[in-house]
Amino acid sequence: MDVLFGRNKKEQLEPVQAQVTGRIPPWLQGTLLRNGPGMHTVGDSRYNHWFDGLALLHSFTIRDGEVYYRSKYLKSDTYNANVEANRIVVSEFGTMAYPDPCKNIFSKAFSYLSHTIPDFTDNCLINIMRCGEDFYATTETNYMRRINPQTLETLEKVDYRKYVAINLATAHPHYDEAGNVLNMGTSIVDKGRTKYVIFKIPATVPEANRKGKSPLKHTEVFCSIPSRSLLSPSYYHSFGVTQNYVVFLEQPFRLDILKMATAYMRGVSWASCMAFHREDKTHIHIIDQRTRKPVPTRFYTDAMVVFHHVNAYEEGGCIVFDVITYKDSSLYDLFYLANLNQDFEENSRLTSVPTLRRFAVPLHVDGNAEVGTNLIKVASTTATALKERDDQVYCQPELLLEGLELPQINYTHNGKPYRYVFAAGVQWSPIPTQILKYDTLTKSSLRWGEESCWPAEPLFVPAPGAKDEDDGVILSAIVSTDPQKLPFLLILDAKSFTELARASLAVEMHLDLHGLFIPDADGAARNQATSETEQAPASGCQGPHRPDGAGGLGLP
Ligand SMILES: CC1=C(/C=C/C(C)=C/C=C/C(C)=C/C=O)C(C)(C)CCC1
Ligand SMILES: [Fe+2]
Repeated sequence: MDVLFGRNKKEQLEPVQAQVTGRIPPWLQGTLLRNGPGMHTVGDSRYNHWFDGLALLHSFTIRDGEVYYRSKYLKSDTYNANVEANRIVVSEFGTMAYPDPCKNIFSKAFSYLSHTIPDFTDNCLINIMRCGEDFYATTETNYMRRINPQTLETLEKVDYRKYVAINLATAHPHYDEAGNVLNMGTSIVDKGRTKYVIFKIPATVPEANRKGKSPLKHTEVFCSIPSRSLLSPSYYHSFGVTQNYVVFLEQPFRLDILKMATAYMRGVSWASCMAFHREDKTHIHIIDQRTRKPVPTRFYTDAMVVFHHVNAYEEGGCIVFDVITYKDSSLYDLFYLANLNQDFEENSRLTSVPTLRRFAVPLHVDGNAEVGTNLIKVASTTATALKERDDQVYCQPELLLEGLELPQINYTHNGKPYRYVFAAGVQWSPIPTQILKYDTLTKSSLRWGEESCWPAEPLFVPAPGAKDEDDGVILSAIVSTDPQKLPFLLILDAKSFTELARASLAVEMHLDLHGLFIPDADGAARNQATSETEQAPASGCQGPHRPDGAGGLGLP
């Protein structure tokens, strides 16, 4: 397990060519760009949690049947400050750190008086976001770092707060067909009104306004939802969209703002300021994108924890949405590095199995319907929504499949009816041992797995001119714990789930979290793919979005 979690990974600064076996489809040209934690110790200090690790970007450039790999640490302010001090000096999710070495209670109290909640980290380790022609490494704080998607060089630090009043934001934005970004964040310190904010970042800026301006300057608040509790807003990792609605789950896994305000002084981590309240409900907010207002009916379900929304769509007067659910928040506890050691198998047993569930929410609630009536009339799901007194509707999901995480879909079907879920298969531990394709229609699944192989999130890339939803390939970076087996990029045929090719690399590859595929639409990336170019292009490597999706697909 040391190979997976313990060791700091070495950067691969120069592109290295992989050993390809099998045949990569000739149409598959572009760069798979991914993010995840790669360094968990600095000097003699160590992080407590896997999500604390310093962001290591890596990329697989696929060109004419060959694969080139490189990796680079995100040179965030956090990374630079840690390296300079030769110890951890910036707090992360599971580790509270102090810039000065005197950690006695008086100095902490003094620092506390000077800044209640210290500035959050810019160690953007979770995902990559595309915004117009720019690419950003993202996490869940108010910071992002622009990066050069070809060279993996770190560019400017972006503070969301300059554009929209939020302190936290998800690392799972949605994109519409034009590439506009829709994301959500939480405002915890804006005039005492804790709220969830849905905001839109345009993909492009009108020519007249451009003059080197980032589309971020044109960020627009779409809708704000007041938090049910001013001092303990929900924690959420993603949200869902349909063509006309947004689905937001205000779950009883909450941040305690008072605890956060005293965490620095008490020497405890941000993670310790989050708690699951199993006695509470999960409130389902449906926001109409046309009116920019929440649907007034009060929909709720039992207490649960959701990190990843899979997809959502409208059908027969309902919103159907699929999510990976847990019965509590124990997942985050399993990623403490103290558990991910030799006794990995014992320490990281899932106590709450990640389960794909389908919910259905009625868009029109018949005022005359009797209490207890199931308002769902769609035949395709057994999910129910029971009318209750006082304009409340209790939703009960349909269980689709157990043991999966890191879900992906063919993104052209995002917000629309769809059939296939691609995901990492998890068994006893939260670390995936398989990748799978689940057919929501036949309720059957196909799986890929290999001895001592630990796969990353599978990304779907559609074939040009694809007709079926699963016409394309699956890309997944596989880390191996067998010293005889090199890590590799796996390319599966998405229809049959059989291996088309693998590209093995003699590098130290890390287990990553999320990323995206940047297709070579115009060949711009191809010229730079294998040579170290330090300057970020003013306009990126992404070709224009094509309505058929072929130009801008593979987005997570
Ligand atoms: C630093 C920081 C945070 C970081 C959270 C992170 C880094 C979460 C990562 C989650 C992942 C990787 C989930 C995968 O399913 C919070 C709690 C938002 C709040 C305050 C500061
Ligand atoms: Fe995620």
